[in-house]
Amino acid sequence: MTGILTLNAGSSSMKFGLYRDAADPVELLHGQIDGIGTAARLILTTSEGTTSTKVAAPTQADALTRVIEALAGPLADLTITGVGHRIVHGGPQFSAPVILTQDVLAALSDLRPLAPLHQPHNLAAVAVAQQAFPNAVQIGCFDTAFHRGHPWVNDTFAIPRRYYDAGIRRYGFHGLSYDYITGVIKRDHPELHQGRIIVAHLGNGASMCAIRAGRSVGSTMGFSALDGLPMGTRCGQIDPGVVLYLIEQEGLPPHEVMQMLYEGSGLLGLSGLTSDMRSLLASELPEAQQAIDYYVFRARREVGALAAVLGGLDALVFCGGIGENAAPIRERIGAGLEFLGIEIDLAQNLKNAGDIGLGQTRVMVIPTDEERIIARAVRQLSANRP
Ligand SMILES: Nc1ncnc2c1ncn2[C@@H]1O[C@H](COP(=O)(O)OP(=O)(O)O)[C@@H](O)[C@H]1O
Ligand SMILES: CC(=O)OP(=O)(O)O
Ligand SMILES: [Mg+2]
Repeated sequence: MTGILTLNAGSSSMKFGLYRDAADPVELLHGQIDGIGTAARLILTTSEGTTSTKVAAPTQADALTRVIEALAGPLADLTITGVGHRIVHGGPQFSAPVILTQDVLAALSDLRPLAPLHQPHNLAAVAVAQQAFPNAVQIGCFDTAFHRGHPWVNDTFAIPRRYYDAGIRRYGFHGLSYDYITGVIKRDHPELHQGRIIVAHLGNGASMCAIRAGRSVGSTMGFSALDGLPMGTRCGQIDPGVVLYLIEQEGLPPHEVMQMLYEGSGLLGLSGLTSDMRSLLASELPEAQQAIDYYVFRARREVGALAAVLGGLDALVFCGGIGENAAPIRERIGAGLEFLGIEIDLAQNLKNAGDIGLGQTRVMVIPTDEERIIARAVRQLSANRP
């Protein structure tokens, strides 16, 4: 039997899926290693249930080795013909999945400074997978691709034009997730597919996307995965004057500013406690509550902004670890959005699934599945290979 492996290497997690090769790949198992570098755990879900075990994974490369070890049993009956990778940044050049040749990998390596928490890990996973599966085709799927058709006004910054031509643009991310959610809406809610939808992907990284008739017309994330909503450790929208001030007046070296904005800000920076929404919700400390207040405030503000981009709203969809599991956060975001026809059904909201709205605008929770989009792309590209 032939199979497809998908790898989604994040800043502190490595998600993976194993599929039987078929016109629509059939999932055999999925899992993740989270807490890489701190307290790594392997969570594996098969048809027999879910297991969670502590593993030694100080680095992403170790995590991938642990994944391959964990797959030894299932891989005994399976020949991997394609490995699909989530690559966070595709720059202006890549707007569809590609076979990862040496030239493509070199171009993607140049984009590392644009996504320092992700791109290096994504590319390291490709190198390990090439060694482990030398006969498989390696395919890259880009978080930025879904947004490449953005209208120009949503693609540019108001800085001198030459920078746009040099690739300094508002790319947008989480595109694999938005692609998946758009597909679910088309399949399960066809009446909404032509409509105006905001998808809120609220995970450790977080963004929102304005979608009209199945296409991205705006996103809260921009050039890097820093912009827009506050995240676990990233700042979200910030006045660029703050960055200049820190460098010019406070004398902070740029790499320290970078580390602060990517790894020491967001929920962690505001609370001083943790980047983990579960822990913040469980905490009674005022700093934890204030971090949540800011998170909710910015999320509501971005829904308002994207609704204006769309000229109204037919549905708001929540996904990602927080979007799918944190009922109090959805309730609080919705509570300020009655003017957009949003009313959260408190009882339905606690179920973390399906329709959770009572108002004129649909509100839904849809679990996302970036891995499935990757597996489909691998299947399609492999099928079209000469
Ligand atoms: N039951 C829950 N309640 C609140 N937050 C949750 C829950 N489950 C997961 N989360 C939050 O989801 C976030 C991680 O989201 P996830 O999409 O898995 O991250 P990543 O971007 O790394 O893929 C963390 O902040 C975590 O606390
Ligand atoms: C782009 C991004 O923020 O990804 P993640 O949510 O995996 O951190
Ligand atoms: Mg994510």
